[in-house]
Amino acid sequence: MGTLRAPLAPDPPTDSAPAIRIVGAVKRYGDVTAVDHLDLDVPTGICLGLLGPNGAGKSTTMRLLTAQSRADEGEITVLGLSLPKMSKQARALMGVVPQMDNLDEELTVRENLEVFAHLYRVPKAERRAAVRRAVALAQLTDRLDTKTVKLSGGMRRRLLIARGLVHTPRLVLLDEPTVGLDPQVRQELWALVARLRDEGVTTLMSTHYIEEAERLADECALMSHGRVVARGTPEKLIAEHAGAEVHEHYGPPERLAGLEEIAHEAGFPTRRTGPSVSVLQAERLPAAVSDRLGAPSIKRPANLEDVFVVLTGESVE
Ligand SMILES: Nc1ncnc2c1ncn2[C@@H]1O[C@H](COP(=O)(O)OP(=O)(O)OP(=O)(O)O)[C@@H](O)[C@H]1O
Repeated sequence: MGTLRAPLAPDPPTDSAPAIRIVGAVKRYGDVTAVDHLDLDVPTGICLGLLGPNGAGKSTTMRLLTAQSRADEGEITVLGLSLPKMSKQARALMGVVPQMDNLDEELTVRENLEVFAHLYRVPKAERRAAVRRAVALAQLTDRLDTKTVKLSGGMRRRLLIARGLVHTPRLVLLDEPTVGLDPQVRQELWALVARLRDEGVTTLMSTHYIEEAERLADECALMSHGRVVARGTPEKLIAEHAGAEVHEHYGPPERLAGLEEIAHEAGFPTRRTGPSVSVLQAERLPAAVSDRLGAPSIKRPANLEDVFVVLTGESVE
């Protein structure tokens, strides 16, 4: 397996300096405020999951960090470099993996990586090794001379990630890395992102897949309407907002409305999904309330989706 730490990589920032610092960022598109006074710190060396439904402002946040977009207000610092003034220097130190596949189809895997190694100014003498390292990390070594057009969807996505890593960046931005991929390919990519984290690369990963965030992220920032509404390890967020256990009750709408009323009166948050009502923090239900609710159809552990719904009234996926 390749290592991401190149001999000539610049010194990492001191532990106290976050890899990303966003303070009060605002980005408007006409009447739409895509990012609304956003504050976000990403400490060095962690994988932070930016979790939210479509339209929450995740991609806009990514574009602000790559200086493809300019904030209307606020301050953004990446690896100690202030944007947009130092965006060129910052971009040279970060790896960006876009949501859209924009690989050059006519080029081989090796050529795609070489072009980017050149663009990222990897010294000529080191380019070969850089390509080998990135391709090994993405487990595409045996495809080095395959044309991109011949690769499967999962391989293309791995190549896209390898391309973002070819200059051994200290910070990687992954925008919805597995969107639209089938579950098996998603698993492969999760393994790749986990390897990145093991290498100590700081990763900011946007996603609207709960499982992706729960599996990969050391910490999650839950984003809604352009802001972070909660932040912490998945375990902490779940324990604080959704409790340990969820009781799901199925039934006709009138019965579900009655159950919601009982739960709310007793101070328990609920979540409605189609034909069911989920009562959160159910491990704390007093016997009297439990009796009134009746036996649940399903008891399950709480998850980040429950947290999101409780905090925003929206669903992530
Ligand atoms: N270039 C643009 N012009 C106009 N509106 C935009 C533009 N980019 C984003 N928006 C709007 O800003 C809001 C946030 O969009 P953004 O793409 O950042 O959300 P997201 O969380 O990344 O969702 P998705 O996963 O769908 O990309 C949305 O209402 C979107 O329609």
